[in-house]
Amino acid sequence: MDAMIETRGLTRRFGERTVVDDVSFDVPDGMLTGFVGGNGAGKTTTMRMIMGLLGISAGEVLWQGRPITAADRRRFGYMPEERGLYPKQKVLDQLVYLGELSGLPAAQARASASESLERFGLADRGGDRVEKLSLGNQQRVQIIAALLNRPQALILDEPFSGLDPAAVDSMVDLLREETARGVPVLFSSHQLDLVERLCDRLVVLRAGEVVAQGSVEELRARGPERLRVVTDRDAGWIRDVPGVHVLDVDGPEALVELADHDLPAADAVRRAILTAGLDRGEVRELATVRTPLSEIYREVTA
Ligand SMILES: Nc1ncnc2c1ncn2[C@@H]1O[C@H](COP(=O)(O)OP(=O)(O)OP(=O)(O)O)[C@@H](O)[C@H]1O
Repeated sequence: MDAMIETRGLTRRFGERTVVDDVSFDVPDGMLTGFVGGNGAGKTTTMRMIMGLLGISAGEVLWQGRPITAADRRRFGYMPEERGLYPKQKVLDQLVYLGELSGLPAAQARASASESLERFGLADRGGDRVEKLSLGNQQRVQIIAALLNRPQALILDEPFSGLDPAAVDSMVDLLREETARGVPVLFSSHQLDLVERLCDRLVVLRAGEVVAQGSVEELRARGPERLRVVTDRDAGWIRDVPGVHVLDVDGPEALVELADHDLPAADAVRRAILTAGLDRGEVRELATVRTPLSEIYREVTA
């Protein structure tokens, strides 16, 4: 796995406060990496340091294994948290201007912007002032701006916030196209269901520190295994099976966690549940349940 963007010991202090503290993670080539953490965890600060918009107190950012340069960053697409569009300027003019800032010749910027507007269903809005667009459409314009120069990496701060489901889907398609052509993408989000559905990897920040990183599956595997048990009568007996932590019993159904997720201990507990259940009647279901990301998140940030 090529790690295209790497942060190594990245640290940012504001006066006495350290808001990003020794943060090291990878954003690999061709992958969507989700960046999650509560309000004030330090996501925006980290992204701004990656983009060179904020000074680094300690640590470094690497691009393809060497310290990143200003020229590298010019070929990155960035969507800032504060959406930096000019309300009074016309949409297409604005995109051409931003395209030129990122190094494109005007004609090419215009062609690329028109094509993207078309794709996002905004072809007829190019002549409108930005302020006339809904917030979701302004956000589409912002992502178009970040993609104009065929960036070699994407750093997106909350690209999904405020988008309706259809716009989320277009954004998802777009990001997948970018990763398919090998671009590393880092995006922050508070929408964990979306992050779970979308990202290949995840970096979890809490109070300025990385508390977990890896695929959702890897994070899930670090926690206890969950089982759903369905019997033909009250499942309260499951409380007495050693090695089982009961989350919920509702009549014949139970949701439990295995205290020990290492094989063969977990296998033994699963067998014990089955045996105890069959001793009392039928066992209609005994299945592993995928722990939702929201709960994994709660555990790692607790
Ligand atoms: N210029 C600044 N001066 C002082 N403190 C700052 C500055 N910028 C950010 N901070 C502080 O750094 C911390 C991290 O903020 P940051 O915006 O990076 O968090 P975040 O994870 O992006 O949060 P959110 O999800 O709310 O956007 C916050 O406590 C914030 O108040």
